[in-house]
Amino acid sequence: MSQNISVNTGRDHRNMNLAEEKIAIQVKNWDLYYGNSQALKNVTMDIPEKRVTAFIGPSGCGKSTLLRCFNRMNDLIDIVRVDGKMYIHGQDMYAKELDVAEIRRRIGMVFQKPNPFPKSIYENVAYGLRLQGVNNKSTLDDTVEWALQGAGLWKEVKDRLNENALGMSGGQQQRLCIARAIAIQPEVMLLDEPTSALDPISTLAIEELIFELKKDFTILIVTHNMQQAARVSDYTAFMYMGELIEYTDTDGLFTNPQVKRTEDYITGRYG
Ligand SMILES: Nc1ncnc2c1ncn2[C@@H]1O[C@H](COP(=O)(O)OP(=O)(O)OP(=O)(O)O)[C@@H](O)[C@H]1O
Repeated sequence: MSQNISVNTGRDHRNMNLAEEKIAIQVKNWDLYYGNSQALKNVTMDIPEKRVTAFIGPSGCGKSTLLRCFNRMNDLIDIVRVDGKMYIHGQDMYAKELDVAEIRRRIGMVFQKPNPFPKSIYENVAYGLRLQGVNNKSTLDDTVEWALQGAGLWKEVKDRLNENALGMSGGQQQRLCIARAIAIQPEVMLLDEPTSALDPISTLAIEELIFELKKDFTILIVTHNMQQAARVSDYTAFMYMGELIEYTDTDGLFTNPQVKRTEDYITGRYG
């Protein structure tokens, strides 16, 4: 394979080996159809615990569709039909008896566009806890502070917790959405192009945050930005037309892709 690849993987991802990882999520022969149109084709992969796994590929290849399968967001679309298996720590995520709300509690999601509620900063973070019936003020206070610290936002907002979240900058709003997601301590965080609406400085703050968060959470990120995938992820999955083409450690994928299609994509020959 040619080595004419200019993506700098930045961080030290060396010595990453999927075979040595503890696996959080297993995907087996996964298909997804929107009506008659197949958007995911026979996807099989193991997603490691407390690592960052990035999904890259050209527009329409199925990255967001796959991400949404991990917390059953696609259940909300009538025409969706799925086939195959997905397990979280060995538990069948699509079993009939499974409580979908519980899966969504364990697998949190942050979207492309920051979507804070039109409530105070404090109430945004406390929201998930209140839904779970937590009303004790000191528990709420402690958790809100912990989550805002975790999202790298505490210092900026500690004196304005009662102000409306919609008055924050876009980058702050996205970190607030991350704080809201981590407040209920999910096992897995799904990030769907979390920085595409942000300026470079806010993007950097979120990337630094992702690096910190993987100490506690398993993180899956969809990104259009290959440099970002290279910077933040430990493992990268390249998708093309609904298929998982190549999936390996991030350094390996960007410096020594094994499939020509991957190489063409990361060297900018198409996509
Ligand atoms: N709600 C839907 N109904 C019907 N088809 C859909 C729906 N959502 C996505 N698709 C189709 O599924 C395919 C995969 O789309 P998806 O959004 O998952 O791709 P993507 O790789 O995330 O793209 P992008 O990078 O542009 O966000 C596309 O052909 C898209 O048109």
